[in-house]
Amino acid sequence: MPSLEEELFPSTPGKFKIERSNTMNRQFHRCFTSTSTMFLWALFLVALTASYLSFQSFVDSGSRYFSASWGGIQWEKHVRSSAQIHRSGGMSVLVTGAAGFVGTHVSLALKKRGDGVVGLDNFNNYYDPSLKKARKALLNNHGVFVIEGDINDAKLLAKLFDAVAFTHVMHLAAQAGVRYAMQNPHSYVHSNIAGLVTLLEACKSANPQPSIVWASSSSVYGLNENVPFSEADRTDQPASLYAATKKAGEEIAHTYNHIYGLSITGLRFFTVYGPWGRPDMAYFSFTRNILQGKPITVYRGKNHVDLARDFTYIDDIVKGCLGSLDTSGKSTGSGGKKRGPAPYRIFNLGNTSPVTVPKLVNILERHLKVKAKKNVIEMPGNGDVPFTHANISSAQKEFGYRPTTDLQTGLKKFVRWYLSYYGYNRGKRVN
Ligand SMILES: O=C(O)[C@H]1O[C@H](OP(=O)(O)OP(=O)(O)OC[C@H]2O[C@@H](n3ccc(=O)[nH]c3=O)[C@H](O)[C@@H]2O)[C@H](O)[C@@H](O)[C@H]1O
Repeated sequence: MPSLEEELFPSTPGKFKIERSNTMNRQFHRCFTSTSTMFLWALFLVALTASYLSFQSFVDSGSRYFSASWGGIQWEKHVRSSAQIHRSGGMSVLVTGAAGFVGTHVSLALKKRGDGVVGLDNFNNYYDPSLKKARKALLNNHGVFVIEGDINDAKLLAKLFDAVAFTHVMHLAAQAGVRYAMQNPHSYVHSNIAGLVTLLEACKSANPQPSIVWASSSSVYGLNENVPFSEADRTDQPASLYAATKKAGEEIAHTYNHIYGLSITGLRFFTVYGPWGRPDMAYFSFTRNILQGKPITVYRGKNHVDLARDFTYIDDIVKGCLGSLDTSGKSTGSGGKKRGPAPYRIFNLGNTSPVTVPKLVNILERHLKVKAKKNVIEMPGNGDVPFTHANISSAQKEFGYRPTTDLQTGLKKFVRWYLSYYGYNRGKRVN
């Protein structure tokens, strides 16, 4: 007698060969018994699979119930109230990356002028999440509700567009940082490419479709040598994976504009700095190290040439973001279909006056009244570019963008914030 396993899963076709015997009844009986056994086993397997699946969905919904920070009647109430517009002709904006540096400032500025704002942020630990929590608390105090969630969560995005007819999306959630891309390349693909596509999918399906303004980067100019960098210059020579994902984002955005009639504006930010900034950036980490008496590493280019950046103060960037939102024009699609051409724009948002990294250190030393311990080394091959310099005439023409804060003034404001937030001589928050 073959085992049940052998009957159900014959290892060789020969096992099922019909025996040529003259006892047909026995054959028929055996065949019948084996068919009914197979049937019973099949039934058993179906039941087992069904109960496994329902157990899984119970576990899923259970864990969502206990761990999800979104969903429910109260949550929807918060979302709607935060999205409410308090000025005539105002907008209702979903800000992704709202607990980030630029996201916090833009959300506050929108809220202050009477626009509705809902924030979304995944609070990842790329840098100290407690700083992001503190920014969230600040936003909360100003009536901006920040949801803890990821732009890769299509269900959450659908739910948000279900709850609110957002007129605009300010998309700032991203994996930032040029050099970190060598340590964790996939985080850039996850946020800057997969996350962007998930967000654009949600926007394309939303009814009405929002207009989108999003953060690209000066790094897309890569090895471009035309100075100052203009939007018409080539951007097909990225020097880092970060730059490559931002460039890919621009192409993806163009596709969604072309196929679905989404109004999309990409902003190429030039090394943004200021209060509530990002601890991974040079001006921030230099400040921390100088105050703690630790050395700082200053990179230098080939042939001892100093590196330079078109450092741009946060308040100027915020003005550029709001100007872009105000002039974005409408998306034309509905029901996931394009109904006509929609604007597709790209703007540089820089300061138009590059400053070298040693000069940045000088300014910090003066504001902090502490001499830096400098360790000057040749720039490693880590994705950095030697200099950046923005031509801003397009943004100036389109929405009157005109940066007004020089590095000296902006860093003074940053240092004042840093000392009040962390306290003197510390890297940790004291209050
Ligand atoms: O415009 C952008 O699109 C990008 O701007 C920012 O990148 P960067 O311009 O590289 O700024 P940042 O790291 O502050 O380094 C500044 C300078 O200090 C040099 N640098 C840096 C670190 C160090 O230890 N030593 C050093 O000399 C370094 O070589 C460089 O010359 C954002 O981080 C990025 O997310 C993106 O938004």
